[in-house]
Amino acid sequence: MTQPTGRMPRCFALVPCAGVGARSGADRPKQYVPLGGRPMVAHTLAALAAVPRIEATLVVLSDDDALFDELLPGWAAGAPGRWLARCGGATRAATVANGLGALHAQGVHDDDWVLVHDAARCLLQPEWVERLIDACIADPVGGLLALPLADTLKQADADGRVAATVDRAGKWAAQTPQMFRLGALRRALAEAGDAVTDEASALEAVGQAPRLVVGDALNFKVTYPGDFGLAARLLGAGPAPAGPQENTR
Ligand SMILES: Nc1ccn([C@@H]2O[C@H](COP(=O)(O)OP(=O)(O)OP(=O)(O)O)[C@@H](O)[C@H]2O)c(=O)n1
Ligand SMILES: C[C@](O)(CO)[C@H](O)COP(=O)(O)O
Repeated sequence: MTQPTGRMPRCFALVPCAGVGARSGADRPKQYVPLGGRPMVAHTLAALAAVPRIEATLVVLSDDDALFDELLPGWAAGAPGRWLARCGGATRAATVANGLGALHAQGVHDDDWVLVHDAARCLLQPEWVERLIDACIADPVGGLLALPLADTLKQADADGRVAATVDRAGKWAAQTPQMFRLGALRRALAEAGDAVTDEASALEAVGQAPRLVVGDALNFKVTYPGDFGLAARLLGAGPAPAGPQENTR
């Protein structure tokens, strides 16, 4: 656990933006597909920029990325607290681990909070981020936005038939942002390795229990071809209604 240092820990965002979007069927990495007249990642960054408690946002690109600068020209120079690092890895976990190193090099302290948010969750609303920060800022571990499962959960067999129905009680679908202390997250990812699919899994692997904070169904990750149309329609519809979803489970 991080020891108190006497200074107020600050909040930073880290946006992994180095994926190829293989499942999306798009003609470019999905974070650059235009939605409502702007590349997907521009929506994501605008939501994070509207959270006053986030002091700076680091976007982590792959080293051969040419699209970010083309589609968001001058983004990093456009306002204070906008950082770019071209140190994406082969997996999301590697991208995040490399980005944490870049944050450390920027002077972010081990006890500062880092909110890791997928570039591909472009429907993010600032109030959901505020809710996460409120719930985690005094927490010894940190936590993540997530939603209790609403659907019945099936285990598939190799033929695409139902092998079993899995008990959904107590099961949540993890979203982002996921908010942990820089030092603790770096150590956890170093120990857990590249196979973990989210930051909370790395903390769990070292024996911690991240806090679950109710997210929002609209905070979905654009993953498959049909997700683009849904995201575009929702972005065109304006901001989502404020307030947490009621968790009745
Ligand atoms: N090596 C990687 C893989 C993913 N990501 C980022 O992690 C987020 C969530 O990952 P995912 O939805 O899986 O994106 P992709 O890996 O691009 O998609 P796919 O798995 O379909 O290839 C995305 O913002 C993606 O850009 C990343 O920065 N570095
Ligand atoms: C981090 C994440 O978005 C939480 O649901 C998810 O685990 C990313 O998984 P992916 O396989 O990289 O899309």
